[in-house]
Amino acid sequence: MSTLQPHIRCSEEDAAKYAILPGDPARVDRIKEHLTDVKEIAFNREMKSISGYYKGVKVMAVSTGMGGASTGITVEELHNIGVEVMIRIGSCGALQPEINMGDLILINGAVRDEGASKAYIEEIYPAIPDTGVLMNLIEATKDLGYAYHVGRGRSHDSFYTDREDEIDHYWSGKGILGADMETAALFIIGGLRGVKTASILNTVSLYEGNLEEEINNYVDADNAAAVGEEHEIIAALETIVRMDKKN
Ligand SMILES: O=P(O)(O)O[C@H]1O[C@H](CO)[C@@H](O)[C@H]1O
Ligand SMILES: O=c1cc[nH]c(=O)[nH]1
Repeated sequence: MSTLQPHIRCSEEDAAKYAILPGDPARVDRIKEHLTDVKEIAFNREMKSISGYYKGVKVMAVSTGMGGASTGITVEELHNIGVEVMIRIGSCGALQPEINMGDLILINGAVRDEGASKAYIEEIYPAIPDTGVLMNLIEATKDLGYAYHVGRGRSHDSFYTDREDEIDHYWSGKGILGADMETAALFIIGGLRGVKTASILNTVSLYEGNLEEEINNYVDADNAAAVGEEHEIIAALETIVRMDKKN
C-alpha cells in the first residue's frame, strides 16, 4: 500500500528516481516548461510537486520552501517514497567580486551555519554533495557553455540580522563563493539517508550589491538572473540524463 507523505502530499506511485528541488514554488512552473507528460501532483504549504519526462527520463520537481527546516522535511518525505537523487536549483548571493549575475555556483561543500543539519549530527560532520552527481553536473554545465564556478557555499538561517555585512565579509575572506539557506540541510539530511545530492546556485545578488533591490529585480524582471535560473534548470536536467545513461 502506498503511503501519502504528510507535507509533500506525494506517495510512492508519484515518485521518480530523480528530483529537482527549487526553494520557490513558482520555479516548479518554470521547470514544467522543459518537461513532457507533466503531472501536477500536489501543492501543500510551500511544497509544490510535479512529475514529467525530460529526454525520456522521469523526474520530479518539488519546491522545498525557504530554509533548512522545510528542506529537511521535503528531503525525508521524498526519500520515504523512493527518490534516490536530489539536485537543488537555488538562488544565492555571491560572496566573491568576480562572480556575475546569473553565474552558476556548483557547490562542493557547505558551511553549516543553520539549525536543521545540527539537529541531525554534530558540526564536525561535513556537508558535501555526492561526488558522482557533482562530476556529472560539472561536465554537463561545461558542455552547455554556461558561466559557472565550483566551490564552497554558506547556508544560513538569517537574512536581516544587524550583522549581515560583517558576516558576508568574514565568509568571503574564507573563500566561500555564495550564500543560500538550504544546501547544507540537503547535503547532511540527504547524505545521512543515502540520497545522492547536489546543489546548483544561481547568482541573483552581487557581492557588496544591494540585496533587497537585486532580489526584487530577480522576481520582477527578465534579466541575467532569470537567464541563470533557466541555465540551472537545464544543467540539472542534463545531469540527470547523463547519470541515467550510465546506469
Ligand atoms: O531561491 P531559493 O531556492 O528559495 O533560494 C534562496 O532564496 C531564498 C531567499 O531569498 C532562500 O530560500 C535562499 O536559499
Ligand atoms: O545572503 C544571501 C543572499 C541571497 N540569498 C540567500 O539565501 N542569502
